[in-house]
Amino acid sequence: MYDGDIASVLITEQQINDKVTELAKQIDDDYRDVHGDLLLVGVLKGAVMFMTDFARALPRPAQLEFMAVSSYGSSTSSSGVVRILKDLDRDIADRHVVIVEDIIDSGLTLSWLLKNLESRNPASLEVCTLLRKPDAVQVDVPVRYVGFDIPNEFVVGYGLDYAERYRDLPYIGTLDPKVYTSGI
Ligand SMILES: O=P(O)(O)OC[C@H]1O[C@H](OP(=O)(O)OP(=O)(O)O)[C@H](O)[C@@H]1O
Ligand code: HPA
Ligand SMILES: [Mg+2]
Repeated sequence: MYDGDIASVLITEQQINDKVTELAKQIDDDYRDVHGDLLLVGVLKGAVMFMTDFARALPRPAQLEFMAVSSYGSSTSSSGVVRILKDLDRDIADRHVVIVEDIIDSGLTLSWLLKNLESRNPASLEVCTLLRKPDAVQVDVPVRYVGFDIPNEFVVGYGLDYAERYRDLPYIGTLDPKVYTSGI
């Protein structure tokens, strides 16, 4: 699949599975005093694989909501402008909300999203991200749950795309630079 496009595998399918289970257990434990269903807000499209695996690994009931925002388009760097492509279908007031993200890179998407969701008055709001890059640590965004801190390289797979491709890979890898330069 995608012969020659992947330069290296950064995180294997097994490592992802183990981390998803670990994060789900940790969140289940941290929310033990919270009654009622958690509300997971997945950020489309990148978080879709993580969201569905995470929800199934979570030993307690959770409801799934999705938001679509985009700041990258077909580029490997953030435009800095976050657009809502699809908003939540429901009110999140008084709900215990966990934002489920695939990656925090510049942190721009998340810092915008946190402000946006906080203004809707949830009972609590936390972030669970599978991946985090070094730049994100500079931005003042409180992220309670992080799967992997990764180097500052553009990664694809397990939901993450380059120009809408590679989301369907079961692992996370880096792209061969020829992919950026040759065009698709
Ligand atoms: O921390 P940041 O620099 O803001 O980057 C992180 C965001 O960028 C990606 O989304 P993208 O805009 O590519 O949309 P997609 O999920 O549909 O691919 C990714 O899925 C995160 O949501
Ligand atoms: O490294 C990345 N890969 C794919 N999408 C992304 N969005 C922000 N950073 C990345
Ligand atoms: Mg993308």
